Amino acid sequence: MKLSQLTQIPQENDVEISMITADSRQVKPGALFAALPGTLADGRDYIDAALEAGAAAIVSTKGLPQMAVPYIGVDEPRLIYAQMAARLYPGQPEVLVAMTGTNGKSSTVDFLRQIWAYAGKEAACFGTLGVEAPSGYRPMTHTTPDAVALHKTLSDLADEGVTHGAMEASSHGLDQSRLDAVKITASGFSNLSQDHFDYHDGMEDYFQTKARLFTELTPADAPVVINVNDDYGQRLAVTCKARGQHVMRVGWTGEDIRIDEVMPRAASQVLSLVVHGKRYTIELPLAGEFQVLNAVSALGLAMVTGVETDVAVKALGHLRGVAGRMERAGQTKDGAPIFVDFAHTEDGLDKLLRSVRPHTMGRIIIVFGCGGDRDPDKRAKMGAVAAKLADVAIVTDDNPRTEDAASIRKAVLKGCPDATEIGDRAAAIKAGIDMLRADDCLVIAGKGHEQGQIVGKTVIPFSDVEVAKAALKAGGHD
Ligand SMILES: CC(=O)N[C@H]1[C@@H](OP(=O)(O)OP(=O)(O)OC[C@H]2O[C@@H](n3ccc(=O)[nH]c3=O)[C@H](O)[C@@H]2O)O[C@H](CO)[C@@H](O)[C@@H]1O[C@H](C)C(=O)N[C@@H](C)C(=O)N[C@H](CCC(=O)O)C(=O)O
Ligand SMILES: Nc1ncnc2c1ncn2[C@@H]1O[C@H](COP(=O)(O)OP(=O)(O)OP(=O)(O)O)[C@@H](O)[C@H]1O
Ligand SMILES: N[C@H](CCC[C@H](N)C(=O)O)C(=O)O
Ligand SMILES: [Mg+2]
Repeated sequence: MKLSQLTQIPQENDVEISMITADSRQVKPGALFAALPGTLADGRDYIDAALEAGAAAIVSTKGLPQMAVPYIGVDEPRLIYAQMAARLYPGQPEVLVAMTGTNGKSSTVDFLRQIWAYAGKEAACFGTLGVEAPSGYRPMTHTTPDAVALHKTLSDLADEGVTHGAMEASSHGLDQSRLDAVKITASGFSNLSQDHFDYHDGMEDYFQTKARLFTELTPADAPVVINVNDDYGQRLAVTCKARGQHVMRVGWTGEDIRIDEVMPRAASQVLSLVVHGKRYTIELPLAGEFQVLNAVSALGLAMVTGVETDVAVKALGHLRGVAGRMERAGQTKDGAPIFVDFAHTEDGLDKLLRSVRPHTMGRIIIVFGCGGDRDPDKRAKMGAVAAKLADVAIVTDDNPRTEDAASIRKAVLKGCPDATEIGDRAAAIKAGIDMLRADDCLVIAGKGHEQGQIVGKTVIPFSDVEVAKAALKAGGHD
């Protein structure tokens, strides 16, 4: 594609562009290199490297010196980068839903994909867990990938015949304009609580970044589905209404989809829902209150994208759990279950432990830690939640990355001084299993579906589910 076509800016020296990238290390001859100032590095420092690798054009901030190849300086290089990606890969599923919030995005997009599929649509979802499509599964690097990877994914899905797509919109992705050129049919909001304060400047900044999805990226005539049991959700609903949007309110107090009653069974929950005034009773084959909230958000999103209410509610009775979200990894010979979950925030841990309680007659034992190079302020707060809501807490490592693992554990232990400290995650899981008595329950939180422990810059293969299964076997529980 010609540079002028790609940028929609007339060019004196129009050149053919073979690819776009924001990473100088990916540049091939004929590439357009977008030199973006970042959080760790500055892409503008890599312009020479990109030119040496054969870059045919540079897009960046304004005011850089003239170059040997066409240089386009703009106020918002990340925006034009996303727009160029959409021009290079123009296809996308006709119906595209974006889901945001601190917790529940991955679960909700997967549930929505399952409801659409139940209703006979060619459906896919993508985010933290990778891409799940009728053609199969493929991994992805980020919850919301960089604009080029994102539009390539959307275009591939459209080529494969996917008509309904659901994607996660992370706050980093929204802040960095990764999805600014996506055509959104409907958006959803789950909740907002503290996370990523290493990146965002407090709750209000975090909220405004998430709100961009609704106030800037979702068209004013597109429907939005909002969990109104959340204070920020209520604020957002008012803002969207003022924009003239069709707002579907869901949750325990949702005017459109109201959760009236939840009756927990051993591994399922019977829901009584009131949908636009009509009562439905359905058995959700999943445990945990937070799964109910995600299921009703997905129900709302299915309804606003054309699935009949009766069909969408029926689909809830067939939902399969999402990998690493209250996933049952096994049980001891006395029947005490082990759940693996991705709770990695104060609110996530709170919801998780409250979700497990109605299904547990004995003690709840929790094994958890906090990630390195991530919001340090959440560590003691997560510790305090574990101290309050679990009976036994074991603090262990969860992706220390470039930080000292013992210091991270120490910060967590400030919130739960009575907890046991076992740095080695496999040993911590084994210790948790050894403590289990009949009627108890072990919860392993923080890594969910993850397949590695990140120490320094190295990813050591590690799966909570696999480690728990191996420990159960070694302990003679299978
Ligand atoms: C904080 C953050 O989101 N950073 C992402 C962002 O980095 P950045 O733009 O700040 O990049 P940088 O490292 O400062 O470099 C600036 C620019 O120089 C370029 N560069 C750098 C080095 C070089 O040799 N040549 C070169 O061209 C980089 O490609 C980049 O364009 O853009 C990079 C390229 O796309 C991402 O790899 C990087 O993800 C880092 C690794 C990351 O861990 N991100 C996480 C926190 C993230 O985004 N997570 C969210 C979800 C979190 C959740 O699920 O809760 C996500 O959507 O995945
Ligand atoms: N609606 C919810 N409210 C509160 N906590 C939730 C909710 N849904 C999920 N959680 C908790 O958060 C964890 C992560 O859930 P999920 O992966 O669906 O969220 P996410 O928003 O995609 O997270 P990430 O930002 O890491 O991509 C779950 O394992 C669970 O412990
Ligand atoms: N995807 C999120 C959650 C990771 C959860 C936990 N395992 C950690 O490493 O902090 C992040 O990168 O912040
Ligand atoms: Mg996710």
